Parts: sequence; C-alpha cells; structure tokens
Amino acid sequence: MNTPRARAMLFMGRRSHQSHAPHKHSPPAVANDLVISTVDENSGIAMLTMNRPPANSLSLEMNEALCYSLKTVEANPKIQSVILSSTNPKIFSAGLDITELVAPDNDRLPRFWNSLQQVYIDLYGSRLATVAAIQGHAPAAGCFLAMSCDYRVMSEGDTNNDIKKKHVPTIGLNETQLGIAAPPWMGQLLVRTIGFRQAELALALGTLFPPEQALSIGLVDDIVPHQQVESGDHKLVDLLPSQIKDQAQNSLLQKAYTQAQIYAKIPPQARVASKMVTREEHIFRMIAKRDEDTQHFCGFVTQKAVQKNLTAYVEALKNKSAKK
Ligand SMILES: CCCC/C=C\CC(=O)SCCNC(=O)CCNC(=O)[C@H](O)C(C)(C)COP(=O)(O)OP(=O)(O)OC[C@H]1O[C@@H](n2cnc3c(N)ncnc32)[C@H](O)[C@@H]1OP(=O)(O)O
Repeated sequence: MNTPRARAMLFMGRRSHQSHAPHKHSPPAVANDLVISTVDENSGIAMLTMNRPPANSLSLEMNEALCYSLKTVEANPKIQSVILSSTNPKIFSAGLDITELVAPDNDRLPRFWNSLQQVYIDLYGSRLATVAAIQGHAPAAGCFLAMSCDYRVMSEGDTNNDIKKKHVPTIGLNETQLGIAAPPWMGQLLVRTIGFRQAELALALGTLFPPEQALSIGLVDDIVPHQQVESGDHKLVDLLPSQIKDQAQNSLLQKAYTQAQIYAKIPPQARVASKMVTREEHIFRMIAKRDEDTQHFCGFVTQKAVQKNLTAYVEALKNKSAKK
C-alpha cells in the first residue's frame, strides 16, 4: 500500500485503499443537504458548508456527506481550493454527535467510526487546498475537522459588552472533559499543529481555547474581528449557498476566500507534492492501524464507566439547552 503510486493516488483524489473503506462514489442516502457544495470554476474555489442543525455534529450520515461532497469537488479539475464553513454563525461543528456514542447500536458503531476515519483520510489527504472558516465553536471532532484543513481562520466572536449578545467561540480537543480520549491520529494532529508540550497539556486538560489564545499557540493561523467588511471581494457572493448569501461582507468568509485564492494560484503539482511531504506518513500510519483503531474505539466507548460519563454529559447539554 505504501508505494509511491499508492501515495500519489491518495493525494490526487483517487483512493488506493477504497476496498478497505466504507466510502462510496454514489451519494449517501441522506447526504444532500447536510453539506452544501458550491463551486466557482472561474476562481477555482469551492465551498462546503456544513448544514446539520442544531450544531453540525458529526453523525454517520454527516461524515459520509462530508466525504462525498469533498470527493465530488475534488473530481472537478478546475477546482484547486475549498473553504469549509458552516450555516450556523455560532457553531462550526460541535464534534461527534454524542448520541452516536450513548447506548450505541453494535452494527452502527463501527460503521460510524469508519466514517470518521474516512473524513480524516479524505480531508487531511485532499489534493485540494483546504481552508477552514471557523465562525463559531469547534470542540473535539470540530477542532479535528479544522486541523485537517491546510489553513484555519477563526472569528474573534462577538465581544459585545451586552452579555446577552456576547459570543466568544472556542476550539480544542476537549475529549477528556467528557471522560473519553481522542484517538491517536486525532491527538497527533494537535501535536503536529501546536507542538508537543502545548498539545500534551491541552489533551490532558481538554482545553478549549478562545480565538486569541488559539492564534498564539498556532492552533489557528489567523483571527478576524466579528464585523462586516466595507469592500470585500464581490466574487465571494457567487460561491455562497442561498442559506448564507447575506454573508458576502462577512470578514471571516472574506478572509477565508482571500486565502483560498492565494492557494489556488500556486501550481497544483507543487502544492500537492509539498502537502505529501508533511502528511502522507501520518495518513498511511493511520490506515495501517485502521481496524485496530476501530476495535479499540468500540471497546472503549461501550465500557460501563465511559457510558456513564457520556450519558451524564448529554443530560447536562440538554438541561443547559432547555434552560435557555
Ligand atoms: C471515544 C473517542 C472519540 C473521540 C473523538 C471525538 C469526540 C467528540 O467529538 S465528542 C463531542 C464533543 N463535543 C462537545 O463537547 C461539544 C458539546 N456542545 C457544546 O458544548 C455546545 O453545544 C456548543 C458550545 C457547541 C454550542 O453551545 P450553544 O450555542 O449554547 O448550543 P447548545 O449547547 O444549546 O446546543 C444546541 C443543540 O445542539 C445539541 N448539541 C450540541 N453539541 C452536540 C453534540 N456534540 N452532539 C449532539 N448534539 C449536540 C444540544 O444538545 C442542543 O440540542 P437541543 O437540546 O435539541 O436544543
């Protein structure tokens, strides 16, 4: 599997390990609106907008929709960059859909985990330049999605003095706070992004970082104030799906668009080859241990003590939401 040809195929959008993966080329059953895909061939930029209310949490279907949409955009040779965004202005993605983990179905659980592994393989190994536009919270697997991209821009949030309007998004791998641990390939993404000691601390404590801190440790590459820009690139509007068409002046999306344009101008063979240098080993290591990883996840998550923690966490989330 780890031959030069297999490696090139992985990064050119053709999967040499397809038989191992649950991913299919046909649209997943309920995928269509979960991830809205828009393309602008003139600029070479596409946008994948996550659209799974209320929190863009990652269910089996959402993972399949992400892979399918990405694969479809990748198949278009005119596209070089993709922006990953959200229809929810306050949540990028709330991470795994916790209801997939509580009292799980024995058949579905390994399929669910496989679909998440596939998101990692497809997104981290995409031939496209990927820019995460993080407008809101990105905990746990939400942070993982962002870290799988090539560039992360985060909104500073609404720092309005009025406490009711104030909204400061956070990002990080907070798994330990739920009584679970990020899998090795996900934890290693944090190590690769922010360095060993910072990651060791953040993983153990389950730290969620507000934008300025996330920038200072390198978890995001840029932060932008929560505001409209006066004169943004007017071409962005062509890329926005109808659900967020009114966001053409949004500073975060404008910044993400500018970055996507910068990437789209780099000769693709050189850009893809440089991406392989930093990512291929990590991806192949994960693929080699994929079945083991699935077994470990299923065994871990179904433990009584873990189920107890997750049940309590879901209850707390629901109570919080009910009190609003
Ligand atoms: C075993 C190894 C696996 C390791 C890999 C990954 C682990 C994970 O990804 S686990 C998921 C971790 N995610 C979280 O801890 C985030 C939980 N959510 C929140 O903290 C907040 O919802 C958030 C800060 C994202 C947004 O806050 P609010 O804007 O205040 O919204 P609400 O809290 O009211 O939530 C709205 C609505 O969404 C539901 N929700 C939120 N997160 C999830 C989730 N991860 N899965 C499923 N559902 C989620 C929440 O319950 C509310 O629903 P309703 O009660 O129906 O309104």
